[in-house]
Amino acid sequence: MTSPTAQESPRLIPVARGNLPALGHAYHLWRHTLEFLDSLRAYGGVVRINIGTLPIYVVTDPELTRRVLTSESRYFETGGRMGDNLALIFGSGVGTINGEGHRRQRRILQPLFNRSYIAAHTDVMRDAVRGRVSGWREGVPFEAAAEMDRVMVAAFLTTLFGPTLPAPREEEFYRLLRTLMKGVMRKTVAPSWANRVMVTANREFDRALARLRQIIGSLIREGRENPGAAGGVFRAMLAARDPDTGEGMTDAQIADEAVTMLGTTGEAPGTALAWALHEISRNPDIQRRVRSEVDTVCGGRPASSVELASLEYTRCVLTEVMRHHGPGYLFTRWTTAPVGLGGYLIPAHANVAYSQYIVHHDPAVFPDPQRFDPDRWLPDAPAVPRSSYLPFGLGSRQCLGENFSWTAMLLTVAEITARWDLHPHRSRPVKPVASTTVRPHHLTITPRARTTGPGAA
Ligand code: HEM
Repeated sequence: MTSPTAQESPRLIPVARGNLPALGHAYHLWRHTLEFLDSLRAYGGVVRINIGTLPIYVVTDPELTRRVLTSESRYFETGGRMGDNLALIFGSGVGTINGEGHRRQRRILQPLFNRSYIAAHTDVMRDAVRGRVSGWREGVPFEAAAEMDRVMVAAFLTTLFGPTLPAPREEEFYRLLRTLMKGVMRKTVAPSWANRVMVTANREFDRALARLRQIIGSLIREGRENPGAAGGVFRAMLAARDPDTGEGMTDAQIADEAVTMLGTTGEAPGTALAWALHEISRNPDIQRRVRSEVDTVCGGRPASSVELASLEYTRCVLTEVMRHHGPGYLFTRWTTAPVGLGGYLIPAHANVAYSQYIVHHDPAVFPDPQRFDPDRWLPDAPAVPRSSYLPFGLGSRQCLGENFSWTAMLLTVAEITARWDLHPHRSRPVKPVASTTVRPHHLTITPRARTTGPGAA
């Protein structure tokens, strides 16, 4: 099967400058991630980089990215070295399988993450968020990325397993996910020789993964033996059926899906929220507008899904966070055939990558792309083409956790700004550092209790 456009006479795919012996472009990608990604747009719609000796074709043009993810997605599956390595970690979860198996898992899982299903979990999620945020102490700074990871993991565990997970187990989940998140990019993308020398880190990673699977295995057994004991989305997963065939998921399948979901929750939503706190704390006008909207809409009451839907400006702030600081920056595909794309011919069985960062900082779509400006998203601002905004991907592999993430992020910002004024703690400049996501390094925030407003102490 060759793509129809593969017949066109192809242009030569350029190779990015800075290809180092043995490392390829890996050094630039890890050490200067965002600058390096930004530089790739200058080569045209597709550019080749090398990770070690592995070639990766990076699609830089928003329209070509849309084609890879939607209209031509049948030529771009998950797989290749990165996809196969992910499958070794996450098993046959929805994020690592293709074809009918993937469509089946989406049919089963998507209804459990749709807007109304997630809205029904807003109250338990809010209580989990409030439990952590109300424990902050006046004037005591916190490391934002780590704290927001904890808040988001607590919110997701409550959504997934219900509100009765014991505190030590929640703590253990958090620690295991941190170990996994630290290693996942290395295990999937770094050259294999680099992985072989990291013996201790690999051992810790493998132990954390085995323990996570052990806990999930026991939760599945308990849920099967006593269906009333399981809560949240997990109970629905145990009972879910493929609407086309009426078949449910096996225990092994549920375990792989749970590991996949916990893995994706371990860092991305917390990273996004940490960037949100960064922008809110250092932009007094944005903080004032968010706070004033939260006060007006929520009036000191706990926010429900109805109030969240009215937080228009706060949503613009988070939408801009997901554009400018979107945690995902490079996702890969594997070509099933030679594919013509924008006049280039990409060979069969090649690694292809797309990048939210590149699309979201394209000056042709977002004027002055490095400026953080929530007003870009106000209802009367010029419309952005749907395919140029893709923090959660596009097409058949679009993120399953998108509704959860928006709800949890809005809730958290509403809970925080109702009680606390946020101040940047300027000990060192905040630096974006790429690992599994692009994280804010050295981001410390000082909370001060609000003395006025409906949520003030
Ligand atoms: C701010 C938070 C998040 C961001 C930015 C994010 C981003 C993404 C992106 C970009 C993709 C598509 C990857 C691709 O094209 O290969 C994706 C897929 C996925 N995400 Fe998320 N995600 C977030 C949170 C979550 C959460 C909380 C869950 C938990 C359910 C989740 C579960 C998944 C799954 C299962 C997939 C694979 C879908 C498939 O292949 O069919 N994500 N995510």
